Amino acid sequence: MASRGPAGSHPISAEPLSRSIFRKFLLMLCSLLTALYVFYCLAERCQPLSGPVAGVPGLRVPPGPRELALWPAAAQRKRLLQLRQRRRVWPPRPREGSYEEPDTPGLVVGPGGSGAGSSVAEAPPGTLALLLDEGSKQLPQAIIIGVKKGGTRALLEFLRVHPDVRAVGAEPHFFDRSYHKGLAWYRDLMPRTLEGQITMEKTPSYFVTREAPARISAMSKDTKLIVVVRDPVTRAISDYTQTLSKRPDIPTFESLTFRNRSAGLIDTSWSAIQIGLYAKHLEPWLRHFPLGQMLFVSGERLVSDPAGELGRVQDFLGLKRIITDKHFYFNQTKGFPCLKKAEGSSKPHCLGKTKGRAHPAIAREVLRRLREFYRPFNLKFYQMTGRDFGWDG
Ligand SMILES: Nc1ncnc2c1ncn2[C@@H]1O[C@H](COP(=O)(O)OS(=O)(=O)O)[C@@H](OP(=O)(O)O)[C@H]1O
Repeated sequence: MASRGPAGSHPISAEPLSRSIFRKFLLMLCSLLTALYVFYCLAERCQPLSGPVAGVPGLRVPPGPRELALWPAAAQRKRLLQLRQRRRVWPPRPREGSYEEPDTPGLVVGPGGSGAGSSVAEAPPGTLALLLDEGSKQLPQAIIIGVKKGGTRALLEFLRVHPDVRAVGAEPHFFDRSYHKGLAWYRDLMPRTLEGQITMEKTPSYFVTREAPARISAMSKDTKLIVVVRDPVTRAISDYTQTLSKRPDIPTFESLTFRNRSAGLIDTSWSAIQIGLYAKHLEPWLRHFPLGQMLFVSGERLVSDPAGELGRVQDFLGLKRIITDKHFYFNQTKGFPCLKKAEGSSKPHCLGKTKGRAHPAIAREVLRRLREFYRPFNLKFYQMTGRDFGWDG
């Protein structure tokens, strides 16, 4: 009900009490919702600051230049390159490295999304300069050339945590299968790098490819070569397990191992056996590269002491020792070390299910015979490399 005021004036509001309380309640609710929204936005913008190379937990865009300004310089440069490359691609592409690891989570970046895309003008001068310099694609200065099933994926994934390492995720197979496509094609596969960053790739079949040493040397005599080696017997079983997972009808490991089982004659033409003759495969490499330009990583120690092996690799590559035991944790379910934060993510990351498969049980006598077969090759390999990998002790 409304009563009239003095002549010519508007009616005086005589709202019922309940309506005024309702309006106040609405006002409070709106304020509360606004506060919640502001709090939510702030929380999302703060999260990228939690780690240098890491992405954002639960957030679907990389951090912006303001956040990057607080990171160490090397991490900033790497992150900037990553986010610029991701923004260039729309619709989003899976994260590099997801080719073999389909369970690797990918970052999703929308066109003009928040983060860096929205605030180039706000960036501090140093960051702006970095944004203008987008880096360039370089031929790799270091390659993980082998060995198949040695632990090459683990090594590359771990190395990619380093802010000064940029690597192509998929195996390019340039020096064995695609050499005819030329170096320009190869270079184009590489991620962009800024000065001081190392470009890397891994293709484990290079180690056993006859032409690979001369071809890599023709690209650059200075290329650093990394070989992850693993007990050739376990490696052979791992190789067999991989084939078995794709073709379950293949003969048993035992029957493929022997040319004549009763005579104990090993079939060295079977690739699973052949690849483990490391001393033999190493010879042609040493005709093109000095030993000091090659690093042999123990596949076993990469599992038992990843930080220790990564320390050696970082030294070899002339990198600051940034990857340490703080980066790893042992995942009991997986049975392997995993990263606390993978490159481009703040989430723990284990390798996919194609890495660390359960091996079939192999007859004891077959294992004994294989160990006996490999022993002289292993000893020669220890001599050539100057490191006893402990497979025969
Ligand atoms: N951290 C971690 N997580 C999972 N797996 C690990 C890890 N470190 C080393 N390995 C071992 O890597 C083996 C696969 O080697 P590669 O990556 O060189 O295989 S491939 O040649 O690229 O197919 C793989 O072999 P299998 O165990 O036979 O699957 C693993 O034993």
